[in-house]
Amino acid sequence: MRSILYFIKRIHTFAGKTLYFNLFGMVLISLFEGVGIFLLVPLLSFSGMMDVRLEDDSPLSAINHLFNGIPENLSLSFILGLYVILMICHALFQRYQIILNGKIQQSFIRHLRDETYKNLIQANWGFFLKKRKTDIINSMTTELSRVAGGTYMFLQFMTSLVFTFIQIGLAFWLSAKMTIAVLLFGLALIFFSKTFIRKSSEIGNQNVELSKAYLAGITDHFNGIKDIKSNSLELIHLDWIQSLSMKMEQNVIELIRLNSFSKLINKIVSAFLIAGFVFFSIKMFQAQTAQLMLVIIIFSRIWPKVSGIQSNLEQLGSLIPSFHALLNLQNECLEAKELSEESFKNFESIQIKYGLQCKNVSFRYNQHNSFYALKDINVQIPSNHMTAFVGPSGAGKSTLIDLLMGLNQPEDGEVLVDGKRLTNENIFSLRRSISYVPQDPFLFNATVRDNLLMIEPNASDEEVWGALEFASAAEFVKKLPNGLDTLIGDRGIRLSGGERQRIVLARAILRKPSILVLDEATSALDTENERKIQEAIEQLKGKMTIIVIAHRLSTIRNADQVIVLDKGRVVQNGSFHQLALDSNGLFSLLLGKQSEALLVNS
Ligand SMILES: Nc1ncnc2c1ncn2[C@@H]1O[C@H](COP(=O)(O)OP(=O)(O)OP(=O)(O)O)[C@@H](O)[C@H]1O
Repeated sequence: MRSILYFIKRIHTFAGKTLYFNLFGMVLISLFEGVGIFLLVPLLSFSGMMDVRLEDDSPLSAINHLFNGIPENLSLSFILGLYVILMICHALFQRYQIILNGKIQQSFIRHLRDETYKNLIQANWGFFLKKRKTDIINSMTTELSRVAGGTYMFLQFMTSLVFTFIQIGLAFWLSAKMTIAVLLFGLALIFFSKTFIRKSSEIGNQNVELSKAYLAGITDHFNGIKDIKSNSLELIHLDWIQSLSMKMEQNVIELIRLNSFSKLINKIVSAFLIAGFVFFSIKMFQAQTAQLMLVIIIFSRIWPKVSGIQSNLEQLGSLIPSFHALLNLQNECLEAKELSEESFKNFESIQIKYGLQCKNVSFRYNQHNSFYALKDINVQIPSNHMTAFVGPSGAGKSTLIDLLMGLNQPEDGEVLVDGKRLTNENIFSLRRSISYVPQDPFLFNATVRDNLLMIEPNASDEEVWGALEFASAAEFVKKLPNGLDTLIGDRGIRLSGGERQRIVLARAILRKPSILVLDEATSALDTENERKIQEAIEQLKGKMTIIVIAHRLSTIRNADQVIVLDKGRVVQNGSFHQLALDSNGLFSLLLGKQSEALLVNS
């Protein structure tokens, strides 16, 4: 229940004034409907269909008196005309209210979507390292649409609630005793419904977990479809989906069972209620026919709404976990927030004069684990030179680059940019000055041109082609069906690995960065293209700071400095030739292995 109240509070904070407008509309609609029912008495009385005898002090006789001044031959038409006008007003207001509800629902969802996305995009890299990507996608899609459903449910719940209160008020006016009797039954039902709401919320929690597992699994499977096919793992994955689907099905059926059971109880209780109510009204309260008829009509209209309220509350209960999933995600993002939106815009790139430096840097991915990905790192990366990081897999090369780019912060020691400690103050200026080309280059499902301009929107066609030439990509881009305007598919899937790497390299160069970081950026290229790119990168020496991670050691032959990492520590540092001559060092061991491999393969 507390969660539902929190949800209501959030909608209230967001919609505020509009919500009260909406509430006012609901009151009017309920009043029109209520007054419409009251018109039944004079209608029946004037039409002669029913002999309506009323006591003078009863509220109904006051309504009847209103029509006394009207000539008898006109009164029927007058009442019917009034009824039509009331119903038209009712219908008009109802339409207005439906639109308003839609607006509140949609803008609340837009607000949640934008806010969550903004918080996500402003979270630091550490947050994304900890979080499963598919959990984020699940929150932004499935959970968000469940919250949209919940908002609609909430507005319906409000409508039913207002309607019920107004109708109860009218019934109270007609007969306080009869109304109190009905309300006592109603209260007992509301108390009883608490268990249902709690149970629904539990099922909702399971729903969130199941849809996270589903999305994560499906994404993994289709990302790895080549592995599945080539290793004939279809059956294992089919078993997985079947068992998860079964759980999802059972979960939903359990919710349906729960909702329908509470509806069943409601129906049975209502039958008893109506029978008991009519019995007591006639036997104990000596109700007048007209009064009894109206109270029955009113309550027969309220009752579905009351069970609607209960079912809304149950459904809200089952949707609240989705709302919580979104809020938790937002809170986690806020805890991991790097900088505000304004600050993001205000950073200018910097020109590195002297270089970057790591001073006694240590880093762990998990503070509860004794394993250090990097330990006591001391390195100097001079500006406008080429520095290469090498080492066996898992040595800590990518982790070190992430620290240099300010994506992760050292646990001990410091990263310096031109002698100044890397902090929130200069981290974004540094990143603006960097172009990073990762191992697995990312391209958007857009044209080649759009993918390039994303990083430098004002670049001219000449600059774009210049960057493509640099990355040895111009030739194949010209041959694409629409040249620069060719769509390259989801994640650049319509291009080969090497072609994708070359486009991403061109994109990096287009930015004219002060620091170019190449993390295994040419690993997918053939020897010919790799040689061309190496020559091009050679020409950049002296113009920008180049940091390279390379497995193929032949590619860093001309680096000014080679830093060898092993098990999170720097084990060697020097020029390629110096290190190659140190026959006891790890570098010559790695070099030897690669030469052997080359000989074996040739
Ligand atoms: N997100 C992470 N969470 C926990 N541990 C990590 C994470 N990323 C890397 N590690 C661990 O940190 C160590 C250094 O990893 P890193 O990716 O920096 O190595 P690398 O030298 O770049 O390896 P490779 O050449 O295979 O890319 C490894 O032991 C790795 O398992």
